[in-house]
Amino acid sequence: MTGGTEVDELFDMDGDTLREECGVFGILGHEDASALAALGLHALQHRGQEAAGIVTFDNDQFRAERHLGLVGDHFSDADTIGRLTGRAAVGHVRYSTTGETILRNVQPLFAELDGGGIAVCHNGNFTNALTLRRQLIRDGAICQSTSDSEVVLQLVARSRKNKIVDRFIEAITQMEGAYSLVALTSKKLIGARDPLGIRPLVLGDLNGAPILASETCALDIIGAKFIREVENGEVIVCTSTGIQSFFPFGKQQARPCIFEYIYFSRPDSVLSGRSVYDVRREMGKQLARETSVEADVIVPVPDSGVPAAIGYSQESGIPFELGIIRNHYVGRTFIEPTQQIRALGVKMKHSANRSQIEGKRVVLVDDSLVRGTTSVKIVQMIREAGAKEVHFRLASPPIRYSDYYGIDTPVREKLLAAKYSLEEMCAYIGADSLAFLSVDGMYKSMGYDGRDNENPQFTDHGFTGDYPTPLTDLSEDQEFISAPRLVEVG
Ligand SMILES: O=P(O)(O)OC[C@H]1O[C@H](OP(=O)(O)OP(=O)(O)O)[C@H](O)[C@@H]1O
Ligand SMILES: NC(=O)CC[C@H](N)C(=O)O
Ligand SMILES: [Mg+2]
Repeated sequence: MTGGTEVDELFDMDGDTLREECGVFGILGHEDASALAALGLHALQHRGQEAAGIVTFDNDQFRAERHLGLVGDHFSDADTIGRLTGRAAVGHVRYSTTGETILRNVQPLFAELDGGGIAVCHNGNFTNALTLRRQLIRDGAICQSTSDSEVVLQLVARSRKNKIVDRFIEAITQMEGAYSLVALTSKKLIGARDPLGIRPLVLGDLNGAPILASETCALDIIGAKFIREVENGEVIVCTSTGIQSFFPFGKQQARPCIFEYIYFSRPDSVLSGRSVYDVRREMGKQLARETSVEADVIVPVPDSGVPAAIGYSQESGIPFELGIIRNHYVGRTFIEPTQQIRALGVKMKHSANRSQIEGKRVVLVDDSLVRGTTSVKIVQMIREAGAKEVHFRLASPPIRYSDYYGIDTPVREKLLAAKYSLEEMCAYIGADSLAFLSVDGMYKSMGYDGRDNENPQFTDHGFTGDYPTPLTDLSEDQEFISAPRLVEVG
């Protein structure tokens, strides 16, 4: 199933976008809860650069700080951390997939329920949120945000069940798509992963305090112990007396998102027992086996292309050199909200290291090619630095299909591989040759013989168009979401 412009835009209320993911973090029963949440979010910053927020509970009140911008800009000073009192905290770094980059969409989202408040953090994207939101609004719900994540809160609020966990479960069983959720009530820290486990979520422990986080790197930064992954379809409930698990969807085979390995997750994180770094390096080795070329130097496109370039160099025997220097004050460009900012970002981010390039046949290795913003600029830059030949190699297959699960890939026609053939793409980016890792090669790098087409081990919809959940909102008309909405101007 694929989406054209109109349906794609249903998920993209800002217009053009291709951004990343969000990061979630939660901790219960630690005196430094807010400081630890801030550190955890800092480690998860690569998953979302638009906004950050923390909500704590101090046995009396919930306390919230939510800001547009980076974690370091808003959660580094003792005053802020001091205001976020309490032994329980949840936090979020956002990269928007549904709903604009405005303060009222910044998470954790919060609702006052009859039994007390609940704060919710969401990584992923619901594929029926617009459909449900329309029904809710017609039933009288007053939505405070334009984010898909708010629908969960609205459904929890409407549930007639008595216990908060039952209300939460009733809410998520109505949702489709991808979600790793972390929620905080006055007594509980709740985590949930969608039935296929599309987005990651891990459980850790710091001196008896349970922690939920998107990636293991958020545990490492605070010296917490990794306990296990939250399973696909699992609802995990942490209280002061222990941890309980529920499987409201029954058990089924997981299909985590393969793009977490390729780009999203930090290389020092471990996902389903695999080091992200090792997988990326293996992908680079496999890429070298599949797409070898005579050259003098292998140059990575920093940051995410580095491990694959190391693998390519190790397998091909061609020396690895840092022929591109990365400016550390520019973040990830793929996840910036507009094309203009992305293009400027790429320009500011990378500079050619002429001494390693001049007169050489260069192989550039990057992890993925999406719109081509990075590759066009990099190829030109490497040529201007005097390269004799420029060969571009991608450690993942061509991305031909949009993502609706928390990676904000653009409408299909902005995906280079959706509109151009390999030769056309090569001409567009101005390289002497261009080649991608094969789909089976990607699975080989993960330790399989290839893709199991009957029962795919991962969701790889961006490469194959095989979407593992219903995409209900694609059948909605646009009238509803194009109705006038509040724009905050100050
Ligand atoms: O074809 P494009 O539209 O340019 O998108 C692909 C590029 O975007 C990502 O880099 P990004 O700068 O986001 O992050 P990184 O520093 O982790 O590589 C990715 O690693 C590619 O380099
Ligand atoms: N990237 C994400 O995981 C986004 C979470 C949520 N869909 C939002 O737009 O805020
Ligand atoms: Mg990159």
